[in-house]
Amino acid sequence: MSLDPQTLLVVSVTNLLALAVLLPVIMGKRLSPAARAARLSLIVHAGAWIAVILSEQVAPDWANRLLSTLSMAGYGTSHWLLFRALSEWLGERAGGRLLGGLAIALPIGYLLLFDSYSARVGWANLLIALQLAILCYATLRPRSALRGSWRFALLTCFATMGVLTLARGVLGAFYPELYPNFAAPHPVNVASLLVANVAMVLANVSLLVAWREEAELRLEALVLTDPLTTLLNRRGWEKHGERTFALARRHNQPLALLSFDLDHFKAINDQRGHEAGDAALRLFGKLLHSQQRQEDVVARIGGEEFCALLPLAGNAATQRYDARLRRLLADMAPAELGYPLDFSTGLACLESGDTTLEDLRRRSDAALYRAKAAGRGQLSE
Ligand SMILES: Nc1nc2c(ncn2[C@@H]2O[C@H](COP(=O)(O)OP(=O)(O)OP(=O)(O)O)[C@@H](O)[C@H]2O)c(=O)[nH]1
Repeated sequence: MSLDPQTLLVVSVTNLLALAVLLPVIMGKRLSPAARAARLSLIVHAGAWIAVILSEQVAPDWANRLLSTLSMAGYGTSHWLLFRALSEWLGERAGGRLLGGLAIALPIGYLLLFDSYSARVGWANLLIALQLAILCYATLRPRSALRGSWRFALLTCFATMGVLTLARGVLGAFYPELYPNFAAPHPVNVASLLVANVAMVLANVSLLVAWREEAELRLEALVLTDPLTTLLNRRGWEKHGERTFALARRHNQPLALLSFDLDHFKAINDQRGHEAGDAALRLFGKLLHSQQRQEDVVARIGGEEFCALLPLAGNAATQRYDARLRRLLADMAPAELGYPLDFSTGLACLESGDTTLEDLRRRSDAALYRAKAAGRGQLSE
């Protein structure tokens, strides 16, 4: 069996074109920015390969220069788009500016060095290999919420392609007689084209899996979120609250639970309508959001009942937190709703007898009941 580069090249481009045409159809129009960037990267990559093949076929020198420079711009841009997709999926990544700079320098340097085959091939492959190295690092660090094994498949693609691209650059720069053109039958070139084929399929499968994982996470967030206030709902409260509770108990750390209930809320609904009731709930939710620290668990448990679980907060700090909320609501409600709004609070701090979050909640609910009985608009312990 012999593998000739020309055939491998045609197979690669056919595969890439099929994916570039099929993926937009399969993925549809409503895409996240990450999925859109990944898909565009594939299309630009396909364009770059076509430009390379055409550049080998055209006779005029200017057309050859133009097409091969365009293909370099395409490779650089498609890697930059992949980086954008990874940054969206995995969070802020290092090296974006450098990778973008390489995407710009790649075609410019290639055009300037065009008259020297060794220089332009060395330059282009070195810069592409650098881009792939940055992409390798971006799939791994820092860790992120998306934890799928697709990242390791992608890393394998970037790493193998990076090494082979570098090897091709060394051949072109220092041994041009062994690698006189893109379809040269040198083993490194044959291996590069073969791996490019596999990597292309593997990378695209990985990106599709990333897209699915993103959708799963979004769905999970929706299931745990109250749509009116965008705070956690009861399910979210149980999931995050129980974890925070277990952590505080294990490390014997302070933990405070505040149960809030808007006062005379039924009267707002009855006298001003359900829409006005919703606006009041939204305002209180906004207020809780504005005071939330990263480690706090804040939720709308149901109707006009809210809970805030504050790790490392002692009794005095929690009372100050409640007073601050009360002051802010007193200022904001007349301005934003057109009438005053108040709430009652029950406070319970973690004690050794609390073995579950529900134990703590029962005590804060009892305290809330006392606050209501004592005339509302106040905090009880
Ligand atoms: N607008 C609106 N109203 C809701 C929502 N969920 C529950 N409610 C209403 O909230 C009201 C709660 O009434 P009550 O439990 O009597 O409480 P309250 O009037 O605040 O009385 P106190 O708590 O004793 O001050 C009911 O009328 C519910 O219909 C919601 O999502 N939107």
